[in-house]
Amino acid sequence: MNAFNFLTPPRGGKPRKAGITMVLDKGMGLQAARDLMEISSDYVDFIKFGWGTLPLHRRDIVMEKVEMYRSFNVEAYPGGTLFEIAYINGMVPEYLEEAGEIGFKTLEISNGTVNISNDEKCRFIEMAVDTGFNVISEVGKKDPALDSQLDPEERVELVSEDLNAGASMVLMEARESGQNIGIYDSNGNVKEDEVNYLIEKLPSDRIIWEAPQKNQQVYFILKIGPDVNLGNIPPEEITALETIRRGLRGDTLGKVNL
Ligand SMILES: C=C(OP(=O)(O)O)C(=O)O
Ligand SMILES: O=S([O-])[O-]
Repeated sequence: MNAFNFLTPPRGGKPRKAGITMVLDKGMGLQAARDLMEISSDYVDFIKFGWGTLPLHRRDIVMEKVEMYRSFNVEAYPGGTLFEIAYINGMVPEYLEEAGEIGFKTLEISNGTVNISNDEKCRFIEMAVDTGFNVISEVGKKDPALDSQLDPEERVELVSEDLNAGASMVLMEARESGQNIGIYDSNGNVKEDEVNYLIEKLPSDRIIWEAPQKNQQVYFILKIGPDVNLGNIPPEEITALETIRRGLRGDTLGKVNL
């Protein structure tokens, strides 16, 4: 039983269909990650090994981490950038094989940095799904100058192409920083007009909003509700985010309904 459990409403448990939290792991050690899961795994659904961090870590430790996360019902997966690196090396089949051998069941397919047309990206989504992976795709560019050329109508179209190709969910790109990209301005503030349009047009249960900063998390929880899907959460913010979802922090106290 949790401490002071009578002071918080419950929230849907895992496996969740809504209120998904995706955390960014940029190289935590096995023990630190296990400690974190012991105290907060109930509040995490996916954990992404960020961008190209994986080839810098011992394979056996990565395998153990994937298994350890899964023992807490948390699915780990490699960042989309690693797929893009495999792509430019002409090694996507090898990438899929290694991912399977390491124990990943979910993959991220993106074209955030490397020039891959959305048609081609969709073929890789299909390929990964056919190979047996759950695919989360990502829409957006990591270079702010390129990303700003994507208007909201185009983003909606790209999301629907990815979903039609078999992606189970689509991430709205905001990188680790959450600044000057997608729906955030250079201070990390939400661009309301764009977000309103996207919220109206997109199937919210299939979207994960990357929201690394607290003000962004609060914004989406107040706007869409505590069951909004949020991603790129820093590991040290897992519990803090859950308090915001539950109205256990001043920003949302008395303002959320679970
Ligand atoms: C989160 C990032 O990359 P990826 O989605 O590839 O992990 C990033 O580069 O900030
Ligand atoms: O590399 S991804 O985040 O597009």
